[in-house]
Amino acid sequence: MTENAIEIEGLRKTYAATPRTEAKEALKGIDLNIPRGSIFGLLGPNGAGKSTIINILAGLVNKTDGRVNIWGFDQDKNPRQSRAAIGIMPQEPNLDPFFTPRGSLEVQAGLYGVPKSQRQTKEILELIGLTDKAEAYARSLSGGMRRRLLLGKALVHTPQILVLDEPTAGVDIELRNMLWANVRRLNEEQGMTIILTTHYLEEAQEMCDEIAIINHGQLITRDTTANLLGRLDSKTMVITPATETAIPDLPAGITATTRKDGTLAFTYKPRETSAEEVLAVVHNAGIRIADVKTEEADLEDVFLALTSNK
Ligand SMILES: Nc1ncnc2c1ncn2[C@@H]1O[C@H](COP(=O)(O)OP(=O)(O)OP(=O)(O)O)[C@@H](O)[C@H]1O
Repeated sequence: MTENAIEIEGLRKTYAATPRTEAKEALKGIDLNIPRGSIFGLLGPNGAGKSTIINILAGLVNKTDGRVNIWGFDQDKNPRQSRAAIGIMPQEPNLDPFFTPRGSLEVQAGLYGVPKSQRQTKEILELIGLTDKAEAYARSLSGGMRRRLLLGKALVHTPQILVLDEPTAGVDIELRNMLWANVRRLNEEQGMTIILTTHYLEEAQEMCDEIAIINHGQLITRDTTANLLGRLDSKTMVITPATETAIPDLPAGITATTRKDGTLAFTYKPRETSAEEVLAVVHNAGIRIADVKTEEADLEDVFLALTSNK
């Protein structure tokens, strides 16, 4: 049995030309394995191909070429089993306005062939915090409640893999926190593999064990979040001088700029230069320090470094 929740090999997708649009090669041969039990982030700028990958996983878009294996099942040979292993929370709320949350969950469970005795409707309503809205029409639910209901619908067949497509785009902080708390719980308590796409790098940094960066239909990189951040090997020490000061003479390996607020920002590579050496430069120049802080590279820096000029 493979250790991967998802195995993607040589995945290609070309959307056919229409009278109004040219053919579009959205995926140009993607190889990607996603380990079981991970929280995995799929990052990329608009139009990179993230939704295309997710829609192929969901069985909503037909691939042009390549192999997709979901939870050990080849998508082409075992379409039913591979679909059953995955639950998708889509970007757009696609709820029937005349269904209640309980009704929506029951219908969805029916679509997946979950027998009545095995349905988890009550537990799911509780998980998504909609127990007291169970009988309300979907059209009377707030935007946040609808999003939660979408998460619930993705869970009716207790999939091993949960895919969240831009789950927190445009949602408020309270709902975002609730969604993440739920997702973490599903991952920790049930070992559910979580795959998410997000534009918010901070969110990916905070949530994901591993990250794949996609651009123009190609995989740019895939690594643990910690390694990705480590790759930049850059740190900045920001010194607030006690009195206004110019930048002192600097040894090789340290660069500095004066920021608008009068602080001095020293940038160095921690693998080559220690914080102590930076402080010694400041000290030897006779600069008195009122305050000091350090800034680490974040995912945004990595992302820009990898996707610019490509
Ligand atoms: N149904 C379609 N027909 C033709 N072209 C499409 C179709 N769907 C997507 N595309 C094109 O394929 C490319 C990849 O789109 P995709 O939606 O997968 O990107 P994305 O990374 O999910 O972007 P976003 O973050 O904006 O959702 C884009 O150039 C897009 O215009």
